[in-house]
Amino acid sequence: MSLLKQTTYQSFTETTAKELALALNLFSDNPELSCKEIGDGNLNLVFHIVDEKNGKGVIIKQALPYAKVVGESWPLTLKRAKIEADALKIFGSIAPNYVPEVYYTNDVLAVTVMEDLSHLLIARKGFIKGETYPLLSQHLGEYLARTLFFTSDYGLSPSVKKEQVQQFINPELCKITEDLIFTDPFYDAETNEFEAGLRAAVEDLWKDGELKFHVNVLKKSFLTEAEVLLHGDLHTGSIFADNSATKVIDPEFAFYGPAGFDIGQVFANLLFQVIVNEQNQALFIKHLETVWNVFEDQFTHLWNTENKENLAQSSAFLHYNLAKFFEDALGFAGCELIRRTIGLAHVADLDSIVEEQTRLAAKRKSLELGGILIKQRKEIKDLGAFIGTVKGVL
Ligand SMILES: Nc1ncnc2c1ncn2[C@@H]1O[C@H](COP(=O)(O)OP(=O)(O)O)[C@@H](O)[C@H]1O
Ligand SMILES: CSC[C@H]1O[C@H](OP(=O)(O)O)[C@H](O)[C@@H]1O
Repeated sequence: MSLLKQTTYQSFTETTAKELALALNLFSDNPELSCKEIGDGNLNLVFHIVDEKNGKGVIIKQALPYAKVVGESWPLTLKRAKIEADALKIFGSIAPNYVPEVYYTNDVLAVTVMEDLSHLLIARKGFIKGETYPLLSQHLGEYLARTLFFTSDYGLSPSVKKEQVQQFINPELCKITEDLIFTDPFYDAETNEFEAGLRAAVEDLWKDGELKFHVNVLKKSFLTEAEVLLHGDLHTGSIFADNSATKVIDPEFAFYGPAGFDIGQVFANLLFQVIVNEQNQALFIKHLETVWNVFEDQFTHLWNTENKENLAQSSAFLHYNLAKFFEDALGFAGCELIRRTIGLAHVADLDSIVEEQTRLAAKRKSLELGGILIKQRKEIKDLGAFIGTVKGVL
């Protein structure tokens, strides 16, 4: 039976992924297709299919019924493929410059076929090689402003927004974030992973009642505040870039949550480079500033020109919202800094540092800065205070 008509799930091999690409007629006549599984993320299969005649490629991403990084002992819903495909389509319609085109989706096979972005590089990998991507922060500021405004109650009508809230109910993927970002790193959980040289700093963190209070407040916001459609996992491993383009992939954690969460993930993942990349530190600090400045400018413009809610068109209410997003973003960034240092899913920015004392020093800074951002987010009122706080830890 044709794969397109399949009524039950089967996981793909390189051969069956190629068959699907052929059945979809995405290539010119008689293509000579090659296929390689290139997934390096924690969860899914990703097949890169290329017509060797002309170099044209497509990507077939398929969810497995479990988390790839752990194996079959961690079952995971296939519905995440539909969430990801639907989110790519919505974000693509709102911010087309920054999202790969989706060519085909199949909910039974848990498959999304999309634009091949292999001419770009995953930003985290590029940073580690010494790239700085001058336009990245301007693009991310615009992406954030557009996606967070146009999916809010002020960019959509509240009734359409409520339908989207329903469409993006994503309990299993949210549970991963609730556990891995907001819970496990803050006690002696089995999922945590950290090197022996960090134990004293980690035990201090576990004993810090004030920190845990604030993490509970942030977790409550993540659990309860359906402000906007979030990407939900907006780290630099989910961003392709070169010196002129930026594309955001992998929104399988999408759900309606607090706007500051996506902004905070971007802040934290740029902060890893601020911490580890002495040579380009000033450029990454500038990236942080630009993300926020562009986000604030463009969100303000959209608020003033595209607002569906007449009563909301007041500068005091706009500033109330921006101040809330900023404060939340600092707190969420702090949680991301900590979980990527001692939790289950690490980042290569820190782990690839070969020299042990340099690596431990960077990880201690990440933990310290994370704690400060979580506990002092209300006092860090603006960008200047944020950058001052960051510099105080370097
Ligand atoms: N559209 C794409 N074009 C080219 N490569 C891609 C594309 N999407 C994913 N990849 C490759 O597959 C890897 C894993 O993709 P990702 O969506 O992050 O998977 P996971 O959901 O498992 O984290 C990426 O790091 C990238 O190398
Ligand atoms: C077992 S999931 C851990 C971690 O992986 C996800 O990232 P990605 O899919 O981009 O590899 C997400 O950040 C989860 O917290």
